[in-house]
Amino acid sequence: MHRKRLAWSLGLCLLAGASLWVLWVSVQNWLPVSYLPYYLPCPEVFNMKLQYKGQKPFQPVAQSQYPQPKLLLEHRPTELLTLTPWLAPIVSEGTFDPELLQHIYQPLNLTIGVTVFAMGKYTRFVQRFLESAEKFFMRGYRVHYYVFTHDPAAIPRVPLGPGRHLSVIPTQGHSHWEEISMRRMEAISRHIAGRAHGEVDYLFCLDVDMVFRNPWGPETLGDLVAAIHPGYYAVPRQQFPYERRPVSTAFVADGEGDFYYGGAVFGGQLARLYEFTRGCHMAILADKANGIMAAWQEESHLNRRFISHKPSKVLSPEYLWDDRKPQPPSLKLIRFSTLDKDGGWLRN
Ligand SMILES: CC(=O)N[C@H]1[C@@H](OP(=O)(O)OP(=O)(O)OC[C@H]2O[C@@H](n3ccc(=O)[nH]c3=O)[C@H](O)[C@@H]2O)O[C@H](CO)[C@H](O)[C@@H]1O
Ligand SMILES: [Mn+2]
Repeated sequence: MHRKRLAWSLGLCLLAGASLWVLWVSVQNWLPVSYLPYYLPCPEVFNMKLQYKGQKPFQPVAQSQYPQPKLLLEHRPTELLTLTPWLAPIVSEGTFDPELLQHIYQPLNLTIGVTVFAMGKYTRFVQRFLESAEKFFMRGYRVHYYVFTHDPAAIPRVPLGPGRHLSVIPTQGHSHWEEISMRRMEAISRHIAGRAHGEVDYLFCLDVDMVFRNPWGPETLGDLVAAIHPGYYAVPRQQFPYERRPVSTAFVADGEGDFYYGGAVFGGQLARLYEFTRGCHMAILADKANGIMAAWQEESHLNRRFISHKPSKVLSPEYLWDDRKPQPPSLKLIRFSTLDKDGGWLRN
């Protein structure tokens, strides 16, 4: 009698277990998949970790709505804001003492890296970019230029000052300029993990169709550095050309955003920049899996990310200007500027 009851209970337990398992499997099949699918083009990036044993940086994420910070001061529009609401300095002429910074940074023996992409017809910009950088970019510091190109033979041999190096990084070309521009996030993050983190202390990622016109020094160094886009420093955030379609991972709502940053200039300390470029690349991949390209390609993703991962230093449009615009009285100097290029011819 006793055994019979035991057998019954065991049987019931087994039955209950089996039905729970069946229920679990069917619920799993029925739930929508919300993570990144494994079949994305370069799955190994998901496993890449930077060999860096630093502390995880504190990263405040603003959830609340707050007023837009204005670069031009309301009652003195020829003067620029010097501090963001999250206490990051906004760098412009007059906000720093170059001599003092020189005394502080020179003994640190830093090496500053620069990534610059010259794909297709954009190889024609390299000479002017490098010559002007040799004149104005981080004068007196060790500098390592990394020129990414599909055509190493097209990179001119520009004479470099002492302590300054150039490496040509052979890179796969793409047929569309949007793809070339966007793929920079992937290439930079891979390059940091694979090489640059062992060679340089800070890295700047710059457009090649630009020229240095005035000194760019250690005042620009920081953990995570963004530059305000020359086209949008005086407009309300609702007019920023953010990606506005919620299906994109670069989506920004109307009431969000601080400054509109340019994709042509960003930089920082290597571990932070690695997380940053990798994050942008992941978001680009997620969009790709959903068949969508953000309004301004990687610039849209960069702007989305800078909202939740605030830059620790912001460069005024002195560091990212556009030659097609007249110099406004609020900018004392133009340090780095876009050349007036024939976009149609270049991109086709
Ligand atoms: C001033 C500024 O913030 N510029 C951004 C803007 O337009 P831009 O008009 O400045 O984009 P662009 O044509 O300069 O392309 C960005 C960069 O990608 C590289 N490249 C591009 C095409 C090509 O065929 N070969 C090549 O090498 C090159 O380094 C170039 O400087 O929007 C782009 C994305 O749409 C990027 O975010 C740029 O950084
Ligand atoms: Mn450009």
